[in-house]
Amino acid sequence: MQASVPLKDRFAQPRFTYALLEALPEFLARQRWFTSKGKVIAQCRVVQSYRVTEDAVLAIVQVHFSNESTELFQMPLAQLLHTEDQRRYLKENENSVLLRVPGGPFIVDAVPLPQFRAALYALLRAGETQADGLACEAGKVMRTAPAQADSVVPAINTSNTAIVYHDRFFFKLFRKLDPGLNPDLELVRYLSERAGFQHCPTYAGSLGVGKVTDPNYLNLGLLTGKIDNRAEAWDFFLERAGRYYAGTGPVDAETLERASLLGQRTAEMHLGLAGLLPAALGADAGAMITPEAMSVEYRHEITAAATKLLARQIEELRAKLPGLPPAQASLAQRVLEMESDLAQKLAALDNADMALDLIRIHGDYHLGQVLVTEDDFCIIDFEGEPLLTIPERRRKRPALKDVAGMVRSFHYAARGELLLNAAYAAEARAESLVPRAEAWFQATSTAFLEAYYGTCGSAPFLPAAAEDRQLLLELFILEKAIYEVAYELNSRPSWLPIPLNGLLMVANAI
Ligand SMILES: Nc1ncnc2c1ncn2[C@@H]1O[C@H](COP(=O)(O)OP(=O)(O)O)[C@@H](O)[C@H]1O
Ligand SMILES: O=P(O)(O)O[C@H]1O[C@H](CO)[C@@H](O[C@H]2O[C@H](CO)[C@@H](O)[C@H](O)[C@H]2O)[C@H](O)[C@H]1O
Repeated sequence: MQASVPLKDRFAQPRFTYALLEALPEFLARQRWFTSKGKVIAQCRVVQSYRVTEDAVLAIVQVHFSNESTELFQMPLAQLLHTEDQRRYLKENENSVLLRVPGGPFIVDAVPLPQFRAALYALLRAGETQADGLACEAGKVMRTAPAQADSVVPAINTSNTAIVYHDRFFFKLFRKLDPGLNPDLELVRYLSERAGFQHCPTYAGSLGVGKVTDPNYLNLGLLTGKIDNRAEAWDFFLERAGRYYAGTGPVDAETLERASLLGQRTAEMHLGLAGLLPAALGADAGAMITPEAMSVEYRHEITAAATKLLARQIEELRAKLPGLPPAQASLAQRVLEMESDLAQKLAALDNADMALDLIRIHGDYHLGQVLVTEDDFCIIDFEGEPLLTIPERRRKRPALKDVAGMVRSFHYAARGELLLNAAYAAEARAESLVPRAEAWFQATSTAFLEAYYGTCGSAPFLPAAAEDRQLLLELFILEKAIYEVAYELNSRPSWLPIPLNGLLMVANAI
């Protein structure tokens, strides 16, 4: 039997931390949630560890890369003292063993251990701050939550870690940490507890270090109501597009009704974020959420930012042109030739004087951020655009930026089904289906937009004139398509034709 030293205390032993840090780079490289696999790790440091039980902590680890950048990660760790526990863990979770201390415990990822998950739930439910600064908040729904928690780790593809409690709560344990108030926590809490918005998960609690209002608050986890869902809206609409391509008729009524319902829910999300839903509690939402008028400077700023992004992406595309397969290269060449038309489209906004309120928005809105429930939708993941800092993500913006994200996503679904479904490629039918793809995109995005505008009415976060709405929407559609070119070039080069076609469409070249 090994001497039982609390895991937290082991972090004060230099030999232990040295061995742990030695093992870390190789361990990190094996973890799904470690998203910086392309960078070379120079050094790691345990910044802090917070006690969860005698045998488990939440460790905060700083990783220094050889390019001088640093990133912060959360690692729930446990020690396994008994041979039988070690053997069982090894059998099912070999990839999650970080360190085998010679003659001592195994140090492992704590999430697979039910007793660790139960202890985390107890902390969340109590909603108290621990002596070491680990702070928990319990949402209103936790008042009726059961004391005991059965839990499972669902097999979903995420760069964070999920735990489902009682088949009722969904806990997202953040892996890569950014100091500051995570907009997911901030907006889900506001929308579900104050704004009266029914179509996002219910806020149930959070875990972090420091006060939520501190600029350096470190959000470690978010507990929300679990959404029983059939699929992500992305898979749902891909499947609908597939059925449409298999036939010859027009887009079916159910697809259009669903696109329309999504438009309505998107409008309600924005009305909620602007504090305008009838069920809102009405109290002051605070400076970070209360809408404010868009200034002329802001309009110039967003036009300048989109113009700069366009110039940068055109350069990158030009540089990568020789390496692209012939079909993609000719598409890219056509986009390069449209550069000045695209830049002119952006400049049009600079000169358009329009009045509207800026509000907090979703910020990374696409079909993958919406879950399909039995007969409705639930909007999730309010974290914002991953490449931006937290203060940038928390800025108020025109609501049409989200709307543009979803319009682009309908285009992705239309074209994506042709690209992803091997049947079309094998039959070389994809090209002949392009007009049908464009018709599907037009029909679904029109249904979405009509319902969106219809539900918003004369909401102050939209310009009053239809032509100003169109101008602003086009700017954001164009900006998102440019962003997608960068995203696909770096992550999924075979998807590149989708945003390239999107850019040609905006430039009226197809
Ligand atoms: N409240 C919830 N209820 C049920 N499933 C959820 C919930 N939130 C997220 N999910 C599932 O987790 C997946 C990833 O969620 P997301 O918020 O996008 O996390 P991440 O940003 O870590 O990828 C979703 O596609 C969905 O399947
Ligand atoms: O991972 P995130 O959800 O933060 O978003 C990033 O990855 C998305 C791809 O998973 C990317 O979205 C693009 O592809 C989607 C289909 O896979 C499509 O529905 C979106 O419209 C399209 O932009 C997103 O841009 C990127 O930020």
